[in-house]
Amino acid sequence: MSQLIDGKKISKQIKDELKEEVLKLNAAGKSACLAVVQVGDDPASSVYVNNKKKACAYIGIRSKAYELPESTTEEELVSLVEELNEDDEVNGILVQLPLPEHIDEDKIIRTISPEKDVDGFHPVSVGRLWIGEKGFLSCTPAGIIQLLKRSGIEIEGKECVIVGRSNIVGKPMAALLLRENGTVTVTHSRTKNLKEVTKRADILIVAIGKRQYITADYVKEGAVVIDVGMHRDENNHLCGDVDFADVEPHTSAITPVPGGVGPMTIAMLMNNCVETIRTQEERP
Ligand SMILES: NC(=O)C1=CN([C@@H]2O[C@H](COP(=O)(O)OP(=O)(O)OC[C@H]3O[C@@H](n4cnc5c(N)ncnc54)[C@H](OP(=O)(O)O)[C@@H]3O)[C@@H](O)[C@H]2O)C=CC1
Ligand SMILES: Nc1nc(=O)c2c([nH]1)NC[C@@H]1CN(c3ccc(C(=O)N[C@@H](CCC(=O)O)C(=O)O)cc3)C=[N+]21
Repeated sequence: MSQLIDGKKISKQIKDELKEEVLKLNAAGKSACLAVVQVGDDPASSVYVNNKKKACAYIGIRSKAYELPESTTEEELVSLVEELNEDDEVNGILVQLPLPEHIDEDKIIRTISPEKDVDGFHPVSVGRLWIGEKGFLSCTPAGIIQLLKRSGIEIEGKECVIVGRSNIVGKPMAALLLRENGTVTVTHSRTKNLKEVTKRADILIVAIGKRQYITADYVKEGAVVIDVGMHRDENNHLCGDVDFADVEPHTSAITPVPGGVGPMTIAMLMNNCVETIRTQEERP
């Protein structure tokens, strides 16, 4: 029997722990506020942004939403982020991606103050992660580490194969698995004989962005499979990058979509928001 890794349950545990911690921090006069910026009205982004706002309300941190029109210029977005950097009421800044074509995402990410970079996307956060310095961790990979640890899955010494090398999932995932003493391989669209590589994995992390791409023939018997993908199928149901029905019988543990990695991303975002006040000076 394969173990179903319940991201919903584990994310709830983490949010409950954070909620208690926030109560104590509040009592010490510290409170957090997250600014969430969305440009345009992509429905998928709106769902995520809403989930983030709900999570903030649940654990007891304030959130400020900035909903800007699709026509917002790069200059306008840069000045809003600069304003939020200066705003003492705001502890964390999240600019929902993807941004419209006419805005340079890298430029926006670099504008966010590293001290408020709760997404962990700023080059300073990325650098800190790779050299093992304390800093904000990218939420999705950090959530996956929590899923593995809290499900009793050991990483040390394991063959970890990541499919995908994006800056927001694949690359930071590699850094975190390495930090946990996994043996890490990162694959991508130019990888030759992908199946041969993925079949070596004790832990297979899939972030390709292609619906149900990974079938049983990519997976070693008894592997742990983590599905980061997020798509809608022809019936408008959520599904991942992994063909769950085909792969699940061959795994020792697997994450579902929905209810796997997605909720963990939000829980770790909340953890990063709380982190902004953990070390804050007490207000008189
Ligand atoms: N649950 C969550 O919280 C989150 C979910 N997601 C979801 O995860 C998925 C991946 O997201 P993201 O990392 O942003 O995606 P990107 O599109 O940025 O990256 C996809 C990666 O997959 C690689 N790739 C594409 N096709 C193949 C292939 N046939 N074989 C091997 N590698 C391939 C690409 O390679 P190359 O670099 O060579 O082009 C690239 O590195 C999406 O479905 C997204 O919606 C994303 C973030 C958070
Ligand atoms: N600046 C920025 N930071 C992000 O962290 C970020 C982003 N931009 N852009 C898009 C991706 C995607 N992402 C998800 C978050 C939660 C779920 C999630 O909660 N999923 C639920 C289902 C949600 C639903 O019902 O649609 C689940 O898997 O169970 C999914 C995906 C964060 N991302």
